[in-house]
Amino acid sequence: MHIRQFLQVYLIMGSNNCIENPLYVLEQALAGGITLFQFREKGRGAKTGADKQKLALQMKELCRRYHVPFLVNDDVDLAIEVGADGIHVGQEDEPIESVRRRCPKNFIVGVSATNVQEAVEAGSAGADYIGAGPVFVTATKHDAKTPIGLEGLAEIRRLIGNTPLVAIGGIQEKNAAEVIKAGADGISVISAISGSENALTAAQQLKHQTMLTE
Ligand SMILES: Cc1ncc(COP(=O)(O)OP(=O)(O)O)c(N)n1
Ligand SMILES: Cc1ncsc1CCOP(=O)(O)O
Ligand SMILES: [Mg+2]
Repeated sequence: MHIRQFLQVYLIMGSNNCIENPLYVLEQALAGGITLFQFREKGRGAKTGADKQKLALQMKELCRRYHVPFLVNDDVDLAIEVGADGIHVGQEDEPIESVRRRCPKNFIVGVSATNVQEAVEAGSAGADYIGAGPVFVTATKHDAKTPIGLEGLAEIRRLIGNTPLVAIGGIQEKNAAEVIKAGADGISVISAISGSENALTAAQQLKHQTMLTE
């Protein structure tokens, strides 16, 4: 499968985002049809060291069972250590050139963009996909930039050619279809799944929305 297809419903999550056990939430989301997962262990009380590595390995094994690629946020060393399928880095993280030098050849490397210029540069630098946003207001990332809106997303789509594109930030069931219409190949969400009462149905409903415009 090509990375573009894996972007359809991309769950990002760490233990801080979950009301319930993160492994339970992840398994529910996998059963509900998420197509890609990013382990993002951040914020107050986030696991570090051996505890973080243990959770990463458990999550990777769960993802393997569902044939869903497992990516790590920011932490390139951890991604290599646990044998992840890839890494996601932002504008303030390790540069893609350096990531490529020390990761396995077939590693998926995703790069964040908060505007057109960053998106074009990430595409030229060889990102496997671009995570563009925030598209809408989000309460999940405290240092998020100003939302780019659907217009900003559509402009990025126009200017990055064929590079796979996933939208992020404030995406929920009610706006997911619009995001796909604006040109994203998929949606990435944190709270819409990990903060929901039922991660399985939340994933199913989001997936359904991404298919409405096909
Ligand atoms: C798919 C995807 N897109 C964007 C981001 C944000 O990355 P970054 O700007 O580095 O912020 P943090 O997530 O590290 O706080 C992402 N993680 N995933
Ligand atoms: C990690 C990240 N990067 C840009 S917005 C965001 C948070 C997305 O979380 P939510 O889906 O809950 O708005
Ligand atoms: Mg980052």
